[in-house]
Amino acid sequence: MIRAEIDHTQGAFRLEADFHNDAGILALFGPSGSGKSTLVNLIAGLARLSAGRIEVDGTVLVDTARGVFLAPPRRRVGLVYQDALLFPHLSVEQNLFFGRLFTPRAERRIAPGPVIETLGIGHLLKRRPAGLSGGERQRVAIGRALIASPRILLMDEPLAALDQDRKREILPLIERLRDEFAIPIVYVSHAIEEVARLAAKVLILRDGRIAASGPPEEVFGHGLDGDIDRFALASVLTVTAGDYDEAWDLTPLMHPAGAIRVAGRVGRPGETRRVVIRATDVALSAEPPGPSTVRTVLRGLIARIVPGPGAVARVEIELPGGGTVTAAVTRMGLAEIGRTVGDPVHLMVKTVALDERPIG
Ligand SMILES: Nc1ncnc2c1ncn2[C@@H]1O[C@H](COP(=O)(O)OP(=O)(O)OP(=O)(O)O)[C@@H](O)[C@H]1O
Repeated sequence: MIRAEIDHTQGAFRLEADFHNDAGILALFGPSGSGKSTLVNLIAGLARLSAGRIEVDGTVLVDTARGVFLAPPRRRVGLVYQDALLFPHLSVEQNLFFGRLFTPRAERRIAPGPVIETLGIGHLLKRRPAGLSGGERQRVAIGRALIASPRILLMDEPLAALDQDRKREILPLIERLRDEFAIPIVYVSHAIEEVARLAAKVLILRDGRIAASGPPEEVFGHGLDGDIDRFALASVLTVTAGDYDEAWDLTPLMHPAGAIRVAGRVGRPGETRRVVIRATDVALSAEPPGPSTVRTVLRGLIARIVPGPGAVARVEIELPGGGTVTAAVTRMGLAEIGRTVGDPVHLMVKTVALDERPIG
């Protein structure tokens, strides 16, 4: 679906990235200045690639060796930014159909009706952007991009300006667009929860290079060398939703290492989900904990310890049945439990810590 070989220089910054993604959403993740927006601009044709090649669904957008450079309108790339950037003088309906005017008739394969319905914006068609809420504006911006039937949809932090409730509302819509319209999507985000929920594949960019690539379960929380930084400080696990416990308002998410209890009703029983566990929300214990308020206790083996800098150590724990969880604990605490690489350990995760985050 997308295939790229990029060696790009702009000023003092160099972006070197070779990647491909065949199905599902490709997420670009990484610290500020790592090159995410530059990559989006190169795909859109808003920046001119210095050397390399980008191909989407069999169409070569740019190939410097062959002198190919499709102008941005001919790329038919849908762009959605943090700010909806709707035309204020046009109605929602006129905004929605704007991009479509530039799409050749034969290429208009996405019908507007189902997009409008999926995004729940049918009742807004006659309104002006100024009268819409942030979430509504963003849904219209996504609709406008899609109705133009792009070859690929580039979403650069599309939820960053929205509050938590709006994010929860729009995330499932993006999932539905991905599934129902089968359109390649490149999704830039700083939020691990969004990436865990949406992405088939993640590229973690650092200083213009791909530091890691793979499914969220593989790239987050482990395998990244260097100092502890917040980008490596969360883990993603694949779990199966259990039966909602109405009495306690908890749902167990089943993993071979144990049940992860989250507040509220999550998923349908048997459904595969992803859950994000922050390293700072994990405590370790040598023995199974006695009676305690902690509702999630998992078993695993210590695979790696990265001590410091300073008081904190990063401990990577491999779980039976697959998956790795990283814990950020004090070096003093780790000395106290007397466990090292290869030893079994118990992980305790507070349900309230998990509760505050969207579950993938
Ligand atoms: N037009 C330009 N000319 C020269 N350097 C640029 C230009 N645009 C961006 N840069 C530099 O390229 C690097 C990557 O920037 P980019 O915007 O791609 O990062 P990013 O990962 O998207 O960051 P953020 O998360 O803050 O949006 C930065 O060092 C930036 O200063």
